[in-house]
Amino acid sequence: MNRIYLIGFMGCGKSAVGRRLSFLLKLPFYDMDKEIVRQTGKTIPEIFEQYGERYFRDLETQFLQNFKNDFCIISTGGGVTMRKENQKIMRNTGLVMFLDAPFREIWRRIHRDPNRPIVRQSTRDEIEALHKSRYRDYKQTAHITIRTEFRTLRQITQYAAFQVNRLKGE
Ligand SMILES: Nc1ncnc2c1ncn2[C@@H]1O[C@H](COP(=O)(O)OP(=O)(O)O)[C@@H](O)[C@H]1O
Ligand SMILES: O=C(O)C1=C[C@@H](OP(=O)(O)O)[C@@H](O)[C@H](O)C1
Ligand SMILES: [Mg+2]
Repeated sequence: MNRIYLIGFMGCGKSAVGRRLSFLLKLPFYDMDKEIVRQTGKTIPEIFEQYGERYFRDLETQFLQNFKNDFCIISTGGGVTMRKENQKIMRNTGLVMFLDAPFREIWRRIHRDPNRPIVRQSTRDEIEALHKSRYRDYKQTAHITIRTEFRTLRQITQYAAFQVNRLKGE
């Protein structure tokens, strides 16, 4: 169990929890979206606008295929489980944790954010349908599901760290 992957829908807290968990466990932190922005020199909305979603998905898969570091925390993007290949890489190279948040909370967090192109292009109903359609993949890919409702970022991070330490001790 070398890497810890955080998966889940947009706005569930992957980036925020990942950063905190890396401090707590003293492990390096990688946010896939940020790494893709760094590697391409373009923002996520720019990549979607100029090259399309398919190209962005290819970049995600390439990131997972080429990533060489161990003992680190990786916050993924919400669409990473769309590809079976990505699911397989994550399950085989680390512990996968799904941050499960209720849709109304997710919507409250993401609906005004200009940096998520999929949200900008879609209605609330469409995003809710996307959340539903992706849910099974999150559940199936994850080794552990963390319910985040009514929990602070600090509580979620502590719970995630507890699960990591518990598994390490087994
Ligand atoms: N459990 C939580 N309690 C309060 N705020 C949260 C919680 N989880 C996430 N947030 C906030 O919601 C926003 C979206 O979180 P983020 O980490 O960017 O999500 P993701 O990376 O999964 O899309 C951020 O402002 C974050 O601080
Ligand atoms: O769910 C998705 O398809 C996406 C989620 C985003 O990451 P977050 O889950 O961190 O918002 C980002 O990768 C891109 O905008 C596409
Ligand atoms: Mg994020």
